[in-house]
Amino acid sequence: MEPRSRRTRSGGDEAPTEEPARRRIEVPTPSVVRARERGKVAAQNPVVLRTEQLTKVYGSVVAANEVSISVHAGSLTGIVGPNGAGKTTTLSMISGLLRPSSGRVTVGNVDVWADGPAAKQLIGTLPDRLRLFDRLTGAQLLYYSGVLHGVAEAEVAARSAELAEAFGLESALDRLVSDYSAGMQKKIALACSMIHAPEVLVLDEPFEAIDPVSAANVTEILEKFVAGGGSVILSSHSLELIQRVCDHVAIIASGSVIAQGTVDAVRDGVSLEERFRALVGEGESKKGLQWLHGSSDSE
Ligand SMILES: Nc1ncnc2c1ncn2[C@@H]1O[C@H](COP(=O)(O)OP(=O)(O)OP(=O)(O)O)[C@@H](O)[C@H]1O
Repeated sequence: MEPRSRRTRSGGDEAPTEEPARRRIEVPTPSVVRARERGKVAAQNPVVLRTEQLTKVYGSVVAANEVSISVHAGSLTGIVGPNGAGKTTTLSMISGLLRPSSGRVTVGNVDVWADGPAAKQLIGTLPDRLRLFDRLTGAQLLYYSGVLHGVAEAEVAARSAELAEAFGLESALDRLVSDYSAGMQKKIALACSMIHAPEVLVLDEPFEAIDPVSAANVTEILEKFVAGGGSVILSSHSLELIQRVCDHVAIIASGSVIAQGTVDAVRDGVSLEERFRALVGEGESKKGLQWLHGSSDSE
């Protein structure tokens, strides 16, 4: 198509001067801007998920120590902490997979540990260390995830197709899940966690093993979910991702919550990573490993 030329003032006898067509560039709103706006709104919403003094003790190890976290409706809340801090333990107790030593978890008015079946209708879970029924195809896994949550078969079929498209798994649905890559397994598990349209998603490391394009997709799916009134609590080791995508955050160290609130309140004018390092400790520079640092035994 010819580029559009501007008509001359003198009536058009002069040769028109060529000018490149002006295109309107759509600048998408970055996730971080949406997250900050959402944080202000969600903070005013009622709390849908609440843990009260949630504790898990393994012998002499206190894996979670009186963890009290609130997740507001419409919030994407991140949970961060060093290795072994108690993130998986906490998320597993929230989703009804690991019985607490003491404390309470409620979703809406449902006590997760007093009424498991009702809670599981409200919660969608992506557990740590995916243990999928991987001798099923992706389509079968979605089917059973849906019907076992009481979704009608026709609805499961429709939702499966939409989820497969959203996660880019359409061409893989008829293959065994055991043959999926790590990222594909994560995506089918995420899709399964959503098929019964839960109110709250509890996701342990949902972005782990997922490529950058798929991560952007997953972010978009989660943002749409919370925009529709759902709530998400997710763990990640990427503080940059949590700062960019989440509106609220809880920092856990040695089993205890040491900071929580909106991302802006917690980071308090510095990056979340700087705040995290200040709270959790930079870690003293370690001595040792001299043998690894280039000194030759023969010297
Ligand atoms: N089944 C278990 N038996 C004994 N100790 C356990 C068990 N599961 C977890 N722990 C301990 O509880 C603590 C918290 O573990 P958890 O897996 O919750 O940490 P995390 O924050 O998820 O760590 P990571 O970031 O490495 O995944 C750790 O000290 C861990 O060794």
